[in-house]
Amino acid sequence: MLANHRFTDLPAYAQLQAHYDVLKDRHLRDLFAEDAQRFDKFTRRFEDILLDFSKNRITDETLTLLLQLAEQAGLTDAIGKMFSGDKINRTEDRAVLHVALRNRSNTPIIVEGQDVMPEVNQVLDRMKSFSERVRSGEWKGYTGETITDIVNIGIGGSDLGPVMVTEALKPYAKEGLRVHFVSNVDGVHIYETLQTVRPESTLFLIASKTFTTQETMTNAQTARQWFLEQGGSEGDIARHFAALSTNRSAVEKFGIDPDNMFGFWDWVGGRYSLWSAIGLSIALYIGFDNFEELLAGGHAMDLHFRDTPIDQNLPVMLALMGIWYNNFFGAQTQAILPYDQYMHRFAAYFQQGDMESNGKSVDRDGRPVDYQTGPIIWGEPGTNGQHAFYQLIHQGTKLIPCDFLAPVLSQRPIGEHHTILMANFFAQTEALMNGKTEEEAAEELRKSGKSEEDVQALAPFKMFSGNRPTNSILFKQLTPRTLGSLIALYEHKIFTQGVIWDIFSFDQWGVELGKQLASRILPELQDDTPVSSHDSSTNGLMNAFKSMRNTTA
Ligand SMILES: O=P(O)(O)OC[C@H]1O[C@](O)(CO)[C@@H](O)[C@@H]1O
Repeated sequence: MLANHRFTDLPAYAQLQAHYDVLKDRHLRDLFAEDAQRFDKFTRRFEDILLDFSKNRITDETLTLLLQLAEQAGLTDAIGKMFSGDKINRTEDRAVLHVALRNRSNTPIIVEGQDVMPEVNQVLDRMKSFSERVRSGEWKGYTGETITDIVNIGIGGSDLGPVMVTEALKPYAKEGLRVHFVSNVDGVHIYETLQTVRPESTLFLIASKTFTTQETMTNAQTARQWFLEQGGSEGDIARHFAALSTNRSAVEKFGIDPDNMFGFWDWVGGRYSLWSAIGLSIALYIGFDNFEELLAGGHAMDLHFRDTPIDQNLPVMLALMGIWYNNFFGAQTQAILPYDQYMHRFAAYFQQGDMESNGKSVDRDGRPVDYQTGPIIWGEPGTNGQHAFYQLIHQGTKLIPCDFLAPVLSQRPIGEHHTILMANFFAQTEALMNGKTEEEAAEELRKSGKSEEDVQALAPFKMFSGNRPTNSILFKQLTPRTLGSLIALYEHKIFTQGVIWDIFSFDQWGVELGKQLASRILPELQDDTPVSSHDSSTNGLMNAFKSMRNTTA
């Protein structure tokens, strides 16, 4: 059991509060001017990944206090407990062992007296042989055609991870093999996908940890029906449907051959499951060797996180920077801005990873917290974001800590594209840090020939306050290994923050209420009887919906 604490009672919390009062008015420009060693001091490296957190509003003292905060919250002990299979997901009475899924060292990890590694390896072996058979063309569809299209049907953690990784690792994909993802229960999603595939050459992966999720089951049934209507028979389903799940009986009930079921375990959280059988679409798309590289990258980061002193530890540094802004500067959000188009779903992936994990408002004793927990995560790839929302980051009233991520080498080195992209990457963090004073803005206007009256009128609009914090994460290239490490880096950042905030990061009760109400409302929508069992707004909306659906558009 982890010893619980009140975050705001930790001795370092009060010290940080006092320190914040002093530091909050200091400008990053001055902090850089005062300390020539800042970059060296505030960068950490792991393999091909460099984390520069020097453009944060911190000093040596800030870091010392934040590290003390982590220690006082029992971080080292908590890390040990996660890795050793303790049931740290207490409200669901489960261990949290995504690290076991990528444990390439194969050291035993014991849950309830049993080493989980043999089972993990067995599923990986089955994924390997299945993906190799499909990719080589040995696995045939019902007319003898090879598989050209994989359709993964899943939602949340059974979708976002595979989507993000298959997009990020597109350069490693097998030519001629396409992968599609259907998640939304909106029929539009499956309709549009089915328009682009043929039953004879399509393999459906029904990805659901529970195999009860309404959206996924509805889409899976529609896919099954489509397959049968398009010429496939019941007997052909085994060649075209596989299940990725922990729920064997539900899979069998759906009619999927148990030989085509790839299992995992309740100690794998949905949003941490891309490393499990849920990653089958990834293995099919980029090949099992590359999938193993992804696991190896995750594992390498796990060992770094577990074994490196916390002051040298990349996930811990990211977590502490986040806590500094979230809990002392009052920042509400955290932007993730990859300067790599292949990473265009990275922020969306960590929206679930972070917000479903740390979007909590009671501590581990069930008491309401009186401090901020998980931030709102958002972001888009650079440079698109620059032309959309960076205005607010630069000149708006809100403090938005940003993570900038970029590869040194592009996967597609075309002309000057990557150099131009990187010029923007470096320019943005420098601009956010330095800003531009009103005098500098005025001087520029004078040089451009403006009258003194115009200079005075325009300068306030053209100045930038700066002092806006960023992390820069520079990595050599977006390989499967590096991507695995980057994902694990953020996973462990989330874990670290959860420990410090004394919340449970691995349950997600907050998604249940909406699900409950939706199943109560569904039968009420199935006929035209007026509804009166809800509040006046919900009744009014449902009745308007019922009456409008009966009138022609
Ligand atoms: O894999 P399943 O069981 O279909 O669940 C899908 C998703 O639903 C949630 O339980 C809630 O959104 C997520 O945690 C999970 O990733």
